[in-house]
Amino acid sequence: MSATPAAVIVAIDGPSGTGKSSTSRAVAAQLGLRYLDTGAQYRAITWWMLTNGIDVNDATEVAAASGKPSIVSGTDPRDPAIAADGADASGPIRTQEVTAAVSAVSAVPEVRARITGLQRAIAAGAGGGIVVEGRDIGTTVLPDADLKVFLTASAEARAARRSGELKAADGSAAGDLAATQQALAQRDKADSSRKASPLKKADDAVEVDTTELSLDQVIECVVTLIEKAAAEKAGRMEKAAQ
Ligand SMILES: Nc1ncnc2c1ncn2[C@@H]1O[C@H](COP(=O)(O)OP(=O)(O)O)[C@@H](O)[C@H]1O
Ligand SMILES: Nc1ccn([C@H]2C[C@H](O)[C@@H](COP(=O)(O)OP(=O)(O)O)O2)c(=O)n1
Repeated sequence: MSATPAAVIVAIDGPSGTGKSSTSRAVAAQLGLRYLDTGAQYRAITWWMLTNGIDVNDATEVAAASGKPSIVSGTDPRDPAIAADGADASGPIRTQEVTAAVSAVSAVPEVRARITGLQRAIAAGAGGGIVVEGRDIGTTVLPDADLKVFLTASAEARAARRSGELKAADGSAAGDLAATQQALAQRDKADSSRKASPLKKADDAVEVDTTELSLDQVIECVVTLIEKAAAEKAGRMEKAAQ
């Protein structure tokens, strides 16, 4: 295990299935950083709305309810927890029902403002550094992050990864490759075309195409980028202190 020489704020963005969660958790654990899965927060508020009778396709209703549930995220990369109104949401947020509704809920500006506030508070409170992964971290949530990474992969590779995961989870038709690829394309389109803080690479993000890379290779690449960013930050801080 190596240690980062300075506390760093790392933003990792990209579409579904590019490896954000697996990579972010692994590099945070390896480097002793905290970890925040912002997709889990949007999924948790979506789950709360679905279970509390909110019509998730009615933006006015969603906006009016956006401040109601407490959303609490753990930041341990080895055991990332998520709760909505005190209830453990880590299982239910991964259902197809939540996946199908989350883009509509997360497009509502009031929801984004609420969740963005939580994300900034968590990042500000993570004294030793944090890896935050999502869709708009480098562009909107933490535009001053010490390192921004944008992960990409071909539509086929992403669908194969997701479909393998779904098949492993329940062996159901949800693991069907063509259906998964279509669902991903729909969610990409919704997440990239929404008005409020769309999925977009920040101009100063390092793009890593993971299509032909193993997960271990992606982890190694991101660890190297973080160590470089941390060393540069330590150098800047040393200079400023002189
Ligand atoms: N480079 C890679 N090669 C092969 N499989 C990968 C790679 N990166 C991630 N995976 C697998 O793909 C699936 C989706 O990864 P995940 O980290 O959840 O992506 P994201 O958070 O971007 O949606 C997981 O099962 C993960 O183990
Ligand atoms: N920073 C973020 C993170 C996620 N979202 C929304 C859009 C995404 O489709 C959903 C779910 O994100 P999540 O990262 O859990 O999705 P995947 O696991 O990659 O499929 O949440 C967002 O709008 N902004």
